Amino acid sequence: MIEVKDVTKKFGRKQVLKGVTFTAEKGEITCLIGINGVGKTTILNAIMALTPINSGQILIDGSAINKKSYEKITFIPDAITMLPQMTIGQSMQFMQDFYESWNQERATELLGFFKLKPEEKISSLSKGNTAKVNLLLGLALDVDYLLMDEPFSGIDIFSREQIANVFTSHLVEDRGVIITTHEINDIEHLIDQVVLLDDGVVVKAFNSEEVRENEGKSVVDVMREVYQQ
Ligand SMILES: Nc1ncnc2c1ncn2[C@@H]1O[C@H](COP(=O)(O)OP(=O)(O)OP(=O)(O)O)[C@@H](O)[C@H]1O
Repeated sequence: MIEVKDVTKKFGRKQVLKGVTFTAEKGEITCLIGINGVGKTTILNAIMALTPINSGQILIDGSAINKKSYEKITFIPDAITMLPQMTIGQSMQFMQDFYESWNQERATELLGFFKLKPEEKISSLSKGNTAKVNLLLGLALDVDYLLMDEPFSGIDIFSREQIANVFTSHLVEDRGVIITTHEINDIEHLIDQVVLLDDGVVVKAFNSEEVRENEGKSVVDVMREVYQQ
């Protein structure tokens, strides 16, 4: 389990996180939702200890992030980090050389799943295919937790559908996933836990299935109640 406890973060004089608390379980997809600039990426960076926090605590399976936890968690940023002149195949090779947790079998399966060609250059990929390669490089690692920053942002409907399908496949398996988004519409059915952020805090956290069953409300219904009051 990932536990984010009362985390605060300031950039200069700007207080971005004012005491953020939520948990994300293994085997579930947790979605951080909030408008641009609310601090979603900052939270993912804080979980990875890529940015220092001012106060609060973040635990991964009960421990503060350390060398060992980097073997069980990966961060898939919203832009690809591979060099543009590399091919998809070379990017995969780079990851294999660099990470012990690289799972070549899963990587090959993901290549087929996303219908990507290893000889294609990163620089010549469409936005949708770039997002898929980015996801492939993260999902092919044998880690327990995957953090994904806006995996659906700015890409066409068909790529979005294909990416959505990977979440319900065995390729994600029983891992814990945290994704960020500011638009929920076509991924609502994938999400287990929803964390709504506003003005530096969690304004509501809920299980989407429970709210649907008990209150007959969709995630968008709840978002309307929270954000438009
Ligand atoms: N390194 C930094 N230095 C100064 N300010 C920063 C830095 N990183 C983020 N911020 C500010 O912190 C706030 C939150 O940024 P963050 O990227 O976490 O938001 P977000 O919710 O992920 O937004 P988006 O949906 O646009 O990606 C923004 O106002 C941003 O300008």
